[in-house]
Amino acid sequence: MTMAPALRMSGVTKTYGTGAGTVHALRDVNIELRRGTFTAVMGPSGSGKSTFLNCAAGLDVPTSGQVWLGDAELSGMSETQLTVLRRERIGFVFQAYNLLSTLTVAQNVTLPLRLAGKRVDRALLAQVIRAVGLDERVNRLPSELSGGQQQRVAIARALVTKPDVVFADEPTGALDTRTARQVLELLRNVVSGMGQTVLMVTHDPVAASYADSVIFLADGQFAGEMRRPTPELIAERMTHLGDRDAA
Ligand SMILES: Nc1ncnc2c1ncn2[C@@H]1O[C@H](COP(=O)(O)OP(=O)(O)OP(=O)(O)O)[C@@H](O)[C@H]1O
Repeated sequence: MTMAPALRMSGVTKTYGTGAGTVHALRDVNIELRRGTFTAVMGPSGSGKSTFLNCAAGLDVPTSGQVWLGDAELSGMSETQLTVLRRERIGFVFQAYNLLSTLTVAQNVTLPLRLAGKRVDRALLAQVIRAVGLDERVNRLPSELSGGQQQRVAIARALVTKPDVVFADEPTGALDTRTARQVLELLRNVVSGMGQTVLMVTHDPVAASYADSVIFLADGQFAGEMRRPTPELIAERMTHLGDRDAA
C-alpha cells in the first residue's frame, strides 16, 4: 500500500458564474487526510461543504488547484476515468440510503464489485456484513429493514471495495437520535478497527464529535481544524463562525 495520504487538496478553488454574479464556493483550500482517520467537515449553510465534498470525490471539477486520491491526481482525468475511480476507490454514504429495492442486503452490498466486473470475495463480504451487524439479514430486502439498518447496508456497500476514502454526506440526517448514535459508532469502528479513512459532512456537533478532527469552512475558506472535538467546543466554534459570516 502506498504511503501517500488518503486525500490531498492543494490550492483548490471553485467559482460559479462570471462577472458581478460570481460565487466563490471554495477559495484556496489545502488539506490532507491521513489514512485511517475520521474527519468531519462543518460550516454555516453556503460555506462550501458540498462543493468541497464534490471536488474531493471527483463529482465536480475545481476551477483551479489539485486533488489527489492516494497517488492518483484527479485533474486531467476524463469523465470515464473519474467514473471508474469513484466506483473502485471511493465509497459514498448519503442521507438517503440509495439502496435498490429489488435487491437483497447481500446483493446491494456487492453491487459495486459486480458493476466493476470483480469477483465477490466471500470472506471480505462476510467481514463487512459482520462489521455492520447485519449477519442475520443478508437475504432481506431494504423494505424489510429499519432506517438505521438500511444505512448500515449503505455503509457496508461503501466499504466492500476497500476504498481510499469513504465520503459521508449527512449520514445521520434522516435518523432518530439513538439510531444516529449507532451509525456514528459504526463509522468510528470502521476507522479505528478496519483502518478505513472517512470524511463526513455534517451540521450536527454531536455527529462531528465522533471524528478525530473537525475541519471548519466559512465563506469557502478553510477556517481552522479542531482535534479531539467535543460537541460543546464544536458548537461554540460554530457560533463564532456564524458571527464572522454575519460581519
Ligand atoms: N451549481 C452552482 N451554481 C452556482 N452557485 C452554486 C452552485 N453550487 C453551489 N453554489 C454556491 O456556492 C456556495 C457554496 O455552496 P455549497 O452547497 O457548497 O455550501 P454548503 O456549505 O454545502 O451549504 P449547505 O450547508 O446549505 O448545504 C453557495 O453560495 C452556493 O449558493
